[in-house]
Amino acid sequence: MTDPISLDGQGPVGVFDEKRAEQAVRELLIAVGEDPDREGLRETPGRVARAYREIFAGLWQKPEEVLTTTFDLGHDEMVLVKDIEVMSSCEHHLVPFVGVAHVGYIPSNDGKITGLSKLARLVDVFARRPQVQERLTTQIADSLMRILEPRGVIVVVECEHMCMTMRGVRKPGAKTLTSAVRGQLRDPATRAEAMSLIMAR
Ligand SMILES: Nc1nc2c(ncn2[C@@H]2O[C@H](COP(=O)(O)OP(=O)(O)OP(=O)(O)O)[C@@H](O)[C@H]2O)c(=O)[nH]1
Ligand SMILES: [Zn+2]
Repeated sequence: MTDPISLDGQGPVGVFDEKRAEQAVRELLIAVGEDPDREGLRETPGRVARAYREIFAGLWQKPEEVLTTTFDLGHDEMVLVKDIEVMSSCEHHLVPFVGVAHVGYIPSNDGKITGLSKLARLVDVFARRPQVQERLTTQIADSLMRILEPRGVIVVVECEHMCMTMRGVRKPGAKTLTSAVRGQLRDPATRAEAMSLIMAR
């Protein structure tokens, strides 16, 4: 495991303390009026702690680690991967928000291209953290710009937030769309072409 990194990837914020997470879940069960020592719940604090280790694994990953493979294909037109599954956690309520991300870029002049799966891995690095959808979207776009040095990037994320579905306002089906556009993709014609490809079903 690499060093833990902060939300902006700039420095350490701490380490995953499984014992502490387990104790906290036990306390939470007591706080809601449950008996953490009853048969069905005895193993739950440990399970939840291990689940959080997995759900927040992105806190210990850097985007540079997944964007390692690059090819020089000389392809200088847009590359777009659509409908990449997003499973993240809302940092306000610690419940899931789920949906899809569409990630596209126009390669650098020397045609530096990454593997298609690496774009999906990049989404996971930032999704597996306590997040808000806006920051998830800009982190994907900014890390692609920084590491791949493409001429442009577009990232569109569409998610349903369980904090709006299972509690609070209770509006199942409401979708939030966020976008981040960088470089040449800010040009209206190029951006419109990308958006029409993204929105085509
Ligand atoms: N902008 C943004 N807001 C989010 C995201 N996830 C959750 N939220 C919102 O964060 C807000 C938190 O509002 P608060 O008033 O502090 O919390 P709350 O009382 O639980 O709010 P309600 O959800 O309206 O009941 C809510 O409006 C959520 O819908 C996100 O990814 N981006
Ligand atoms: Zn929420």
